[in-house]
Amino acid sequence: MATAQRGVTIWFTGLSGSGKSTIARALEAELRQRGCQLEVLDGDIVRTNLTKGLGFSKEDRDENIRRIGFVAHLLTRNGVVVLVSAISPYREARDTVRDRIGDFVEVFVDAPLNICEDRDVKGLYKKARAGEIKQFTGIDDPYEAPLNPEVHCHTDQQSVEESVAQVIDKLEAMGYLAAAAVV
Ligand SMILES: Nc1ncnc2c1ncn2[C@@H]1O[C@H](COP(=O)(O)OS(=O)(=O)O)[C@@H](OP(=O)(O)O)[C@H]1O
Ligand SMILES: Nc1ncnc2c1ncn2[C@@H]1O[C@H](COP(=O)(O)OP(=O)(O)O)[C@@H](O)[C@H]1O
Repeated sequence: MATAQRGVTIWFTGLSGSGKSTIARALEAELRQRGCQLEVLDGDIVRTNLTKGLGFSKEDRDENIRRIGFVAHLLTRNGVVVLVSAISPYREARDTVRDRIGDFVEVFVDAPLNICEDRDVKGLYKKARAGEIKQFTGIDDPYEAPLNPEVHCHTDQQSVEESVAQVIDKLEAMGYLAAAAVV
């Protein structure tokens, strides 16, 4: 009989443009190749579906994270590997979902604000600097960095592939993935 896959939530947190979605997508491809059953809950997609209507006040962000955490928990306890990508700027909200889910790997996707701003993938930093968007994380809204994440990726200093390898190594070390066979 095949061994059941252990569920786990891999939670990517970091500033807008730090690389959460990029790393999550690359990790998704790698895990699918290994035959993992997985689900991706990406910030933007979640916000147009599960948490449509919520804004960016602390209260709304916390509610956003609570709902994502709820779904991630359901999936995780049924053996799914869940990739969550959300700024999730408040430590307390992240720690609450960590406690609830249990099988939880926090990945701090870390790049200095000026690098994220230079990347400005969606042009939102420019708008935030111009005052067209309020409560923008890192500009006029807080980001509380994780104190003890399972994985810390410095995306201004390492490639996407290196970040993916770092997460895979941690998943293997924690017993969520069998180490790939060396041929
Ligand atoms: N005020 C403000 N602050 C931060 N981000 C903003 C804001 N307004 C819109 N956006 C866009 O929304 C994406 C962040 O949504 P999240 O659900 O990840 O945010 S949170 O976890 O609830 O804080 C974020 O996506 P990413 O760039 O992928 O992080 C932005 O594109
Ligand atoms: N080492 C790196 N790791 C991750 N992303 C990187 C890296 N170097 C450059 N980038 C780029 O930075 C941008 C990050 O955007 P995205 O993944 O959407 O961030 P987030 O989901 O955190 O908002 C992408 O355009 C990506 O190609």
